[in-house]
Amino acid sequence: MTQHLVDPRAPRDLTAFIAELPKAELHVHHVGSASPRIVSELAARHPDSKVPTDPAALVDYFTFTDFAHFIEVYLSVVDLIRTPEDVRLLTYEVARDLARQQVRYAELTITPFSSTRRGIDERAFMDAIEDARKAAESEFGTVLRWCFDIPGEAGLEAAEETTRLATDDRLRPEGLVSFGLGGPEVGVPRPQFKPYFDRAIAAGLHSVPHAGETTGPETVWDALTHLRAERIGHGTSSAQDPKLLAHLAEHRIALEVCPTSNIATRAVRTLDEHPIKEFVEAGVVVTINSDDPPMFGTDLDNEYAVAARLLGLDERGLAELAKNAVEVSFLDAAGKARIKGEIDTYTAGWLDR
Ligand SMILES: O=C(O)c1cccc(C(=O)CC[C@H]2O[C@@H](n3cnc4c(=O)[nH]cnc43)[C@H](O)[C@@H]2O)c1
Ligand SMILES: [Zn+2]
Repeated sequence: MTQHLVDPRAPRDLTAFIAELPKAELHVHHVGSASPRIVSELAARHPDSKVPTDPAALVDYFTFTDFAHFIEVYLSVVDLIRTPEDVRLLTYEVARDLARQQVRYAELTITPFSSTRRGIDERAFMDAIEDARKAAESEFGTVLRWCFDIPGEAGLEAAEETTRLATDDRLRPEGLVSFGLGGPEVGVPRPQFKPYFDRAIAAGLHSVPHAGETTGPETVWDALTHLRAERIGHGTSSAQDPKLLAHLAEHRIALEVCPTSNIATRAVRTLDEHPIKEFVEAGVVVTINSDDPPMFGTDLDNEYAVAARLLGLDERGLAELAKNAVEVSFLDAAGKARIKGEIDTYTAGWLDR
């Protein structure tokens, strides 16, 4: 919501190109995607909350002093989601915002533990997200898939509950494709989650933990070694370790880069210091994502504009970035071919104007 984070230096013509470019979003959080309108509506329903009811006041509320402050604010918004109908509405509105940006496919990170521990019935929770997923696909043409993440700081109880919800055949939603680990990294060692990731992977889920967002490259190594990560959420500190960069490149383990998020949570000081260019130069597959867009005053289009500036990309370069995301997504082969074809057709048409 911190509007000043929107990059004013994106060239106008690329902004127009990006706006209509078909895209995939691989790293975006469910609650962190609630629009100011939805957040203020929910806050008005719950006067006991400290979340502002005036959307304009959210700009200040969503200005973070550090990562811990971000998580504290994030949890105050989580506290506003109290019924299955809140969950359904939030999910549907998030899909509408994605569709407006020509997002054809999104993997949305959901933290079911946060909802079930706040008293939302687990069956009703699954039905709510699935109902919204199906409505989004038929009404907006946006395909949604879920990543269920463990809120690491909540400990092994949260890990057990998340794993149960993700692997119990009677509960597991049809749209679930992957298993993650989020929240603070400091004091939350990745190896302790190995048994839970082992169970999720055995149940057919892909491994996509956050790592190297707020700690060093050793956390990324831990995510690879112990959690068998197939993609890394953020992975920012990988730039400090050339061997790690070479490993990520060789094994095509993509980084889900979220530049504006890293500035908003103060994980990186300025956009110009963001290591995205080092990743690309090392041959690492980079995808561009928005993380918690309204909280960070951004959206996926703005993240592509930021990437264009930091990487010096033109339309073809942006189309390649968009195709990277499709390629390393967990969509089926036919779906990937369809969206990549759309990207190529759109780009060729734009350049032929
Ligand atoms: O729900 C609870 O009761 C609870 C108790 C203790 C700790 C937690 C969390 O740590 C929740 C964190 C939550 O944050 C999400 N998130 C959103 N954006 C990011 C990000 O950029 N980096 C890491 N985590 C992020 C994540 O999905 C976690 O579930 C909750
Ligand atoms: Zn994230």
